[in-house]
Amino acid sequence: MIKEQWGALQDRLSSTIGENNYKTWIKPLEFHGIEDGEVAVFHVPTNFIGTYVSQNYGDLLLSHVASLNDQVRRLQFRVANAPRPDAGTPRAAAPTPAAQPQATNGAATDLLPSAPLDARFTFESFVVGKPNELAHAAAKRVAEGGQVTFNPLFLYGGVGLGKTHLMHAISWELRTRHPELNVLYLSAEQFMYRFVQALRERRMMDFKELFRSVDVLMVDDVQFIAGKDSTQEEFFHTFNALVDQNKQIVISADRAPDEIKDLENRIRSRLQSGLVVDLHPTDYELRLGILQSKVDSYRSQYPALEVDAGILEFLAHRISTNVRVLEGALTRLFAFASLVGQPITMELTQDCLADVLRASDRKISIEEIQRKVAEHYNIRLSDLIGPKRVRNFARPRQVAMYLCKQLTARSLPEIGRRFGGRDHTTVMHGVKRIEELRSQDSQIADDVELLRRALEA
Ligand SMILES: Nc1ncnc2c1ncn2[C@@H]1O[C@H](COP(=O)(O)OP(=O)(O)OP(=O)(O)O)[C@@H](O)[C@H]1O
Repeated sequence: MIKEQWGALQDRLSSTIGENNYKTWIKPLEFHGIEDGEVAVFHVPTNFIGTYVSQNYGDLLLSHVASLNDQVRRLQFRVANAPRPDAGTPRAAAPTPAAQPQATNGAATDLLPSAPLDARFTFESFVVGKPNELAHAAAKRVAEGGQVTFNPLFLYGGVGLGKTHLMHAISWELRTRHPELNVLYLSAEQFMYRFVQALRERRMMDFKELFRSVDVLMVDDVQFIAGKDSTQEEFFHTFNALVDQNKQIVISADRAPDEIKDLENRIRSRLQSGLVVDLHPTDYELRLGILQSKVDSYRSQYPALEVDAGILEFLAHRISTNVRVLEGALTRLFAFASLVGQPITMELTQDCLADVLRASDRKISIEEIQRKVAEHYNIRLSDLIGPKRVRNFARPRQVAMYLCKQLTARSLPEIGRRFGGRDHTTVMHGVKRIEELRSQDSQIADDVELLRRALEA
């Protein structure tokens, strides 16, 4: 490609991306030449412009340039007079996958590509229930873009409860609604890796400039940086610089900020300064909803397979709170049934998922539940189990029965026997009552959730 062709190409780009974008981003580029037979090199006034163009127009530019010269595989944006980034390195060591233009586009940009997003992790595929409705609403709010109301949004929750799913969903939605925004999603581990890389290559200025130029920064699994002093320090500065510019930050972790050990206090308090929301362990209804939505998504893949509501209910009851395990079980069940060419019956389900069912058999005992509940309500164990029917004992007793039904595989008659020889209908009534109260009385809902967590911890 020669310089005149670049002029003509610029004109074409101007009509594709609009005059303003063209003036801001494409006009400042100066075509420098083709290097190594396949790299189209452009000079840019600042690294920031190089990064932005690479992230937002990289593919477009590459396809136009390649239409003029089909040898071109990559683009590189270099600040004029800056040394070649790979000067002195053997050719074979240079990254080349043409399918990942962002990662190979430029001198400084290799410090900043957003981590890949999973196409399945969207808001449409996220099932909302009581345990995650607040986190979902906050994520939706951030995904609308617009004015920053809480900064940062801090999402936390146990393993496999949908943190990453929500982060990706925010990122997808922002990219669709606001393609002009520079949205960067990465894990805390990747943040550290890029920081260390910048230090090693003496490119800290690039690193700082790049991270401070994003509009939305999303860092997954932030607990990873605990105890890593210089990474924390850099993260703190990045965080402050972005908040000062009123740029949105979204953070996820496996626990609340004040439960992350070895995290500097100033970072902890920064993380707490916006909106902190947690994803609670899934409840039965949410698990069932997720299973149903999964089954729907399997329709096209396995048109011949039907699954009874009873089997989904069984799985929602028996498999742990971790959605990943739940999804894995269903995937295995469908694959197995389709391979052996049999309908999905209860027998087949128990057979095929024997190990998962055994592993998630909660080892919580009735005694343990009774002890914890009595402690929680500050009553004596003998009163919890005993015959007195006063409200102060009766309600905690029902909570305990409910938890026994939910968290153990014990039958109603057996639970009745362990509660002072009560009839199974009394247990059933207690369980039903708590089920009702959970949606009407937030105190009971909180008590149950707290106890469940304490028991499952
Ligand atoms: N509410 C939900 N609706 C649909 N799918 C969900 C939901 N919650 C979790 N999942 C699915 O469960 C799996 C695990 O979720 P995800 O990876 O987001 O968990 P995580 O909280 O980030 O866990 P980890 O701490 O292990 O990183 C994913 O396949 C995700 O799509």
